[in-house]
Amino acid sequence: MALGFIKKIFSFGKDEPSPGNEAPAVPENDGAPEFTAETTEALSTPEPLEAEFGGEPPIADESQQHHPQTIANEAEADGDEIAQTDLDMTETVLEALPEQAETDENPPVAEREPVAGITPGERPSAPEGFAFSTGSKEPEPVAEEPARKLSWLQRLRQGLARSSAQLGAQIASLFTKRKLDDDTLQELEDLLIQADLGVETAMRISDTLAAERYGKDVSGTDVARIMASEIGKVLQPVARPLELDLNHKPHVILVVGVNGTGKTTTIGKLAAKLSRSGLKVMLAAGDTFRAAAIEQLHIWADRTGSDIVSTKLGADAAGLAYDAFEKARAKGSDVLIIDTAGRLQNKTELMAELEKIVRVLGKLDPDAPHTVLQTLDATTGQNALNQVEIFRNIAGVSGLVMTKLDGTARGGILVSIAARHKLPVYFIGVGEGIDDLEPFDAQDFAEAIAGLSAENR
Ligand SMILES: Nc1nc2c(ncn2[C@@H]2O[C@H](COP(=O)(O)OP(=O)(O)OP(=O)(O)O)[C@@H](O)[C@H]2O)c(=O)[nH]1
Repeated sequence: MALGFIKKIFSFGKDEPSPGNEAPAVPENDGAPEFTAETTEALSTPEPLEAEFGGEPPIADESQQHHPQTIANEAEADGDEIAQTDLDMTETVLEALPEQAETDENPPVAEREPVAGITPGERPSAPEGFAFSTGSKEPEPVAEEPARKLSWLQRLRQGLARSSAQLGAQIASLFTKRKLDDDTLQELEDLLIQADLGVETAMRISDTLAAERYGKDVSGTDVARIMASEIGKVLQPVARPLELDLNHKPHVILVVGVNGTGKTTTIGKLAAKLSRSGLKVMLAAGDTFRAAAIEQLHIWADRTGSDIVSTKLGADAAGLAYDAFEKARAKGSDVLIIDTAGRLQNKTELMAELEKIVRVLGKLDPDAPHTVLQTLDATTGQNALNQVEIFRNIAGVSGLVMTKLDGTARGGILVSIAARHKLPVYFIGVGEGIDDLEPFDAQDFAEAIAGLSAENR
C-alpha cells in the first residue's frame, strides 16, 4: 500500500454498475461446458490452450464483446509430468525467475479494449461487496436494491433450509411441555454444537435464553429469534467489503482453497463484477495441476472480458504467477487474480507451492499478494474449520468466500470460523452462474441459519 497516501475508501451499493457503466450482456452460464472426467482425460496431453478455444465465445452480443488477450506462457512447460516439489530446486528456480521473465518470448500484450459502456479513464465505481481506495474520492452512499436481493436470499434460505428445519424441529421438541431449566439448556447447547455453531456461540445463545426465559415456557420461535440475534452479533464484525487498493497496479488477489471448493468459479464471478465496474482485470491460471482448471479459467476470461495468462499442465505455478504479475503491470491491469491448486492430499507439496508463489510475488512488490482469498464449500461442515487453519498458516489468508450456499449447505460452520478466526467474509456463492456471488450479509445469514422467517422476526 502506497505510504503517505491519505486513503479514502468508498463503498458502493447494491450490485449494479452505476449509470453509463452497464456491462455487456453475458448469458447465465449457458454455453459453458461441463467439466467431466472425459474432458480431463481428453486434455491429459498438453496442447497450446488456444487450440481448445477455436469456437465462438459464449457471449450473446459479439459487437459488445471485449476480446481479451490470451497469453500462453510456454517458457516453463517442458514436460507432461507434474514436477515433484523439491525445495532445493525451488530455490534455484526462484533465483532464476527474473531472468526467465526477461527472456520470455511471448508476444507483446496489445492494448486492451475498454468494456462496452465505460469511457476510458473514467473512474470505476466499486460494485456491491467491494470497496476501492485510490486516495481521491469522498465516500458515496450505499444504494438499496431490494428486488434482486430477494431471489438470492431465497436461494440462501433454501440452501440452509434442511439443516435449519432439522435443528428447529429438534429445538421445538426439546421444549414441548417443558419449562426452561438447566437440563433443557444443556440439551439445547448440545444441539447447537452438533449444528456446527461452536461451543462459544452455543453458550451465548443458551445464556441469553436463560436470562430471558428461565423457569418459563419457551417456543421454537423464541429460540430462533435469540439464535438469529446472537449469531448475527458473531458474524457482523466479519461481514466486510473486499477492499481493493487501486494505488497498486495491479492489486493482486491470490485465491486458495481445497480442490472443488469453488476457486475458479469464484474468480470468474469476481472478474465479472470488477470488469463491469470498469476495471482492467487479468486472470492467472496458477492451478497448473489440472488441465480442466486451466480450461475453465479461459472460459471465465472470455465471458468476463478479462485477460488471461496461462501455461501448460504441470508447469511451475510460481513462475506463472511471477510472469502474470509482470504482464499485468506492463498492461496496466487494475486487478490480477491468481488461481491455485488445492491438493490437500499432499500437504507438503501444496505448502511449498503456495509459499513459493507468495515469495515470488513479493519480489515484485513486497506487499503482494495484497489479498489472499480462501474459498470454502458450505456443504463440507466441520472440515471447513480445519481448512481455514491449514491455509491460513500456509498462505496467510486475509478473507473468505463461502460457496455453494444454494445447495445442501451446512452454514453453521461459518459461525464457528468467524468466532475463532475473525477473518472477513466478503462474499457468498449461491449458484454456478456468473451473477451468483453476493456480498456477505450477517443478519440475512443469521436468520437463514436460525430458520427465522420474516413474519417471526
Ligand atoms: N451450486 C453451486 N455450485 C458452485 C458454486 N461455486 C462453485 N460451484 C461448482 O462447484 C464445482 C467446483 O468449482 P470450481 O470452481 O471448479 O472449484 P475449484 O476450487 O476451482 O476446484 P479445482 O479446480 O478442482 O481446484 C463446479 O461444478 C462449480 O460450478 C456455488 O456457489 N453454488
